Amino acid sequence: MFRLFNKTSKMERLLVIISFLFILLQVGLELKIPDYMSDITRLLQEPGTKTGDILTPGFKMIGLSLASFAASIIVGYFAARIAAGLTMRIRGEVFQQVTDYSTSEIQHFSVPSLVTRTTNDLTQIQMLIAMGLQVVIKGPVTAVWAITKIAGQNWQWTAVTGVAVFFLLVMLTLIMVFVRPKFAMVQSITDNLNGITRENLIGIRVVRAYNAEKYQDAKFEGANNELTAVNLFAGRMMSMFSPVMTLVSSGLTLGVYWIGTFLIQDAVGMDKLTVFSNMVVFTSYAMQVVMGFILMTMIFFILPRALVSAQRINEVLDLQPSIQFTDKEVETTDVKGKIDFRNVTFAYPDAKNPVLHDVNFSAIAGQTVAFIGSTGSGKSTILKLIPRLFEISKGSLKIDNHDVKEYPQDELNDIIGYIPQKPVLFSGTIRSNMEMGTSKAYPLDDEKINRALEIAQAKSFVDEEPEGLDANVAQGGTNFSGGQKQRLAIARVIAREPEILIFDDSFSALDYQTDQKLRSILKEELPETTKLIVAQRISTIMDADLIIVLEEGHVVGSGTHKDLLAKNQVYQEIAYSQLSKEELAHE
Ligand SMILES: Nc1ncnc2c1ncn2[C@@H]1O[C@H](COP(=O)(O)OP(=O)(O)OP(=O)(O)O)[C@@H](O)[C@H]1O
Repeated sequence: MFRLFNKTSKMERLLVIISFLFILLQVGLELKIPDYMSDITRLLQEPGTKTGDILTPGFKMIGLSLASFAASIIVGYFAARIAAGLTMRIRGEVFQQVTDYSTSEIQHFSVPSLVTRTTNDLTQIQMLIAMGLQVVIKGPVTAVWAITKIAGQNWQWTAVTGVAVFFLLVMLTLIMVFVRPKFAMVQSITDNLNGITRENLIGIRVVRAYNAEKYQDAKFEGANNELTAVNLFAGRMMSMFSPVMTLVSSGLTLGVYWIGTFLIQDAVGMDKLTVFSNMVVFTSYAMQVVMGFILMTMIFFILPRALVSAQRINEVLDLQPSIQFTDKEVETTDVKGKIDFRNVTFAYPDAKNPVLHDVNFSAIAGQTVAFIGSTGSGKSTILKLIPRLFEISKGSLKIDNHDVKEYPQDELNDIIGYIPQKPVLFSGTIRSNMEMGTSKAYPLDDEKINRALEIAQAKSFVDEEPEGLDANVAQGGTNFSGGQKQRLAIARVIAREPEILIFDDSFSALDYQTDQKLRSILKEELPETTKLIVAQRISTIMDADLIIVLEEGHVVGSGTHKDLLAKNQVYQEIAYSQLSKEELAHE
């Protein structure tokens, strides 16, 4: 928590000090009020006191109350400013950190948990500062200051106040013991709830199509009930809190007055009035002591959750991306678009066994290298290693004769154009999607964008949009078909003019004709660009310069379609399962 508070700016620290002074002022003013009450009771005892004499201390009491009210408004204003400013900064840092994460760190936390940490957890911190600054400082200051005011007074009254304070301390301890662990659970339950909600929303069509609403409802209900139970528990504790506090403060007043009756009875003559006056003033101060403890108790309702949230935010800020990039520019060579895999072995983080074993292959500029194999054989994994989405475990991976680790991130991303299995479009327009990011081809003009769209076979449907390039793209590109999304994603990468294009099953949603057209135009228009293609359809890869056949992470064959069809059993099985001998021979 303190680590997060360290992120406050100089201005915010100054505001904390000013707030502290205003809180002192507020408490001082509030504790001055009983003095005037004492004056009034003294004046009432003196014979010949007129109403006008009481008005002066009366107005002073009103003035003090108003001044204290103004001071509390100022503290509230500053607290809100500090809370909003600090959390804005931390939110930015968390977002930045998550942006730098590699896939394995995102997998480590899970997406819903990262969303909760950036939103809900930060709200807890914001609440703690906004409400807590008043409560944390004001509670102890009021309690201690009020105790010094009544110290040395009648011991019987002090003893009753001591009993009330003891009772409050017991309450504080009980809250710490019982409520804190429950609050610690809330955030992880919220993660779970977010995860289920997210999954349900993403898969809503599947849920409906399979009549699986009840199944999903049951999953949601479990998490929902768990959260409700914790909230109910906290609510019940809170509902007990207020009556218990009233009971303590009323009991204290009653105790002081009850003892007072005996003291007044025992006093003689004018002393009776003095004891009565002291009793009224003592009660006011004793109430302030109780109020101080009530404020301190309130913080224990906010603090446990905020502590857990702070820890969860720190976890995100502390976890350094497992893949670090150098800042040093790599020495440029004449070699462009060359890829070398030498004995590359790879295991996913936290996995026991490698999914790739001793993979060897090379590709040079302009070549098309294709990967084929059964599902789970490691085709996509090979492609993910090239832009360093994951780090190889053993062996060497070179691009243009330099190890991939020698490249700064921007440079590597300029060289490689990677199109993932699931195309990702962002909300905005077609143009904003095309123009996002930077590369050596930037800034992009309409001519460059249109050329990229044309190569990707996307120009025709973009032209059909009334707004053309300015047509709206919904979040996730949901207003485009699967094939259209794939083509827009391909166009976006082509516009960057990378040396190496990586297509991870990017033609799967295209019809046979578009697939063929796209591949032949890629060959014609981008003859210098190295193309790596993972595809399920043999027809998509059969004209590649080199085909790598994978089985359970091992390369079990490589060569051209003709070579493999003649010699490689795995390739033959895949090929014959999709096309007839005549079709294969014809192609
Ligand atoms: N992010 C991941 N974390 C852990 N294991 C993974 C991850 N992604 C893939 N795997 C595992 O790695 C193996 C290879 O997966 P990969 O996606 O490379 O296969 P693929 O040949 O591309 O399959 P497909 O054709 O079905 O896309 C699989 O056994 C899979 O379970």
